[in-house]
Amino acid sequence: MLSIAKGKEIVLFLDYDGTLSPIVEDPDQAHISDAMRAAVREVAFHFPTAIISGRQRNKVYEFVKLRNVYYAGSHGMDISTPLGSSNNQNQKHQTKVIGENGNQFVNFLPAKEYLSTIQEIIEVLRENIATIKGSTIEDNLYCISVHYRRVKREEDVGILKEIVESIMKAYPDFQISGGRKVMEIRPKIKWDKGRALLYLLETLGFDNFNHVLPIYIGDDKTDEDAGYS
Ligand SMILES: O=P(O)(O)OC[C@H]1O[C@H](O[C@H]2O[C@H](CO)[C@@H](O)[C@H](O)[C@H]2O)[C@H](O)[C@@H](O)[C@@H]1O
Repeated sequence: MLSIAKGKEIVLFLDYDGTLSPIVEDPDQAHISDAMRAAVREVAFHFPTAIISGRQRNKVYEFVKLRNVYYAGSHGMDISTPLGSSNNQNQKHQTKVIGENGNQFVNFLPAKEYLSTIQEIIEVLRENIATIKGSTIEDNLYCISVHYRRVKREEDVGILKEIVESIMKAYPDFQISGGRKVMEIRPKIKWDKGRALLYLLETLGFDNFNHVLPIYIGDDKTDEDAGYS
């Protein structure tokens, strides 16, 4: 490992759930510990560090609350980088935004056109899975999580999956993937955590692989996309 890193700048990519926070029953309670936050803060002082999560980007920031880290939410479909740090600005899907403190950012939103359909799907899912006790839907902005960790009856998990799969037949532009007791629904676009990793490397000027060693740490199915990038 050390020999691979020799003479190279390490850029670190981290997943959130199950990597920086423990897996818990209630997704809203997946807090990062103070020790883990301190470790990430410290590591980010030494190496450029980004968190790429399936959750809404803002939610991840609310948990982590570190300013020296880059954030990508919705499985990489919502990436924010400071204006000026960017090497590939004025690309398709980029929007300039001004943050609370007047700082400017470039947000990359490749699934923006799906926002209203995603809201429609959430409504349809909510109506149809209300009877499955323990199931919940998490609005991840550019994607949706249907959780079944708290569904106690095993047969209900099967019924839930059938209902979701049947509803999603009406939305051929969307795909369902699996995760840790969750069904992840997202637009069928050529974008995933791996492409988000490459976008961040390029945008932040770390795309010369002779000099850069990206490291990705994750625990779930969607994290594997980063391995193929
Ligand atoms: O990419 P990640 O940051 O790993 O996000 C993937 C999904 O993680 C969350 O769900 C998982 O963690 C929950 C809290 O521990 C757990 O209750 C759930 O069963 C797990 O699937 C998050 O809630 C999802 O929105 C993310 O897509």
